[in-house]
Amino acid sequence: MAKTLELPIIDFASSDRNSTAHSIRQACVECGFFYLVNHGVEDKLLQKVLEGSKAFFSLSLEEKMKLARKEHRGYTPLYAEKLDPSSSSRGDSKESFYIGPLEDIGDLNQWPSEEVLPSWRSTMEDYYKRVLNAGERLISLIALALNLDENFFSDVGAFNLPNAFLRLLHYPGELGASSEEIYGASAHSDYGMITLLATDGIGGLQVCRDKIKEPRDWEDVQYIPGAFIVNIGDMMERWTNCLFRSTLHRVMPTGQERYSVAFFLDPNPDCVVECLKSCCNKSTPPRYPPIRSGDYLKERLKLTYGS
Ligand SMILES: O=C(O)CCC(=O)C(=O)O
Ligand SMILES: [Fe+2]
Repeated sequence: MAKTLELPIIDFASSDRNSTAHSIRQACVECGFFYLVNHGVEDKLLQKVLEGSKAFFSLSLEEKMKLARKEHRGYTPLYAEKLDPSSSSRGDSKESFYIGPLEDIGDLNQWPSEEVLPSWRSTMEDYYKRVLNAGERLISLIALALNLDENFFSDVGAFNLPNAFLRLLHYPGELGASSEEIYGASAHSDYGMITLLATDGIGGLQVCRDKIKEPRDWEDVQYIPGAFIVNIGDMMERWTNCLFRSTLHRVMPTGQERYSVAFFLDPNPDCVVECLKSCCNKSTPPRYPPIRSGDYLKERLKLTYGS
């Protein structure tokens, strides 16, 4: 049995921004994961999103495949993705649906029709906008936590149409007998700045705080109703020269069906991710060269999906 991990809780309702920023810094340096409470996204809306997600994944495979992933938007069937390319499994045992930036010129998103799932699109758009708002507020606190101006990340163009993706996830309960290792989501770190995750309360999410130690020590992340689970992604790790940690995590099958909703907040594709001056010096030079966010993401997705 994995141990349960005690993650720090960050409260958005606190009026002391400096103290909140200090707590965020500590959480990001020590673990790269924390809970966010009082984030302003109503539980009622999340429940509607989870219901919508259930309704979508209950459609026939044929219906879902009409919206198969294109331009990183739409449906990915079971086993389409392998987050840990070194794992011997045939792919992760989950299906998902991606929704990309809403203000794209010529909206590249794919939507189920109103006849099939009435009001589905507006529920997802509403949730997307609200989580984006919470995420942007959180990023300005992260800037403060790094002793930067709170507008730093918008000033470098990260939010000039951020590359934010909402991803509905469904992990089936019954997987049938198999001789190979099965993961809901195999071990990985997220690619972007931050991820804000909500779940239906079913367990399975685990974190490995030390990716070098062998064998790996996996700890269970507990469910706190109404809280987002937030984690730092690889681009933020690059910006901070590994001061903030993009931590390995995975989802193990528990035998119970599970739904979750992840929101990946990534910078605008043209934003250059480059080691912050405050995070390097002569004795600690930058570990990574500057990179365009869009190029970095494309490379990572190619490894995950094979295209
Ligand atoms: O479903 C979850 O709890 C986590 C999903 C995840 O880590 C991901 O999609 O990157
Ligand atoms: Fe993840």
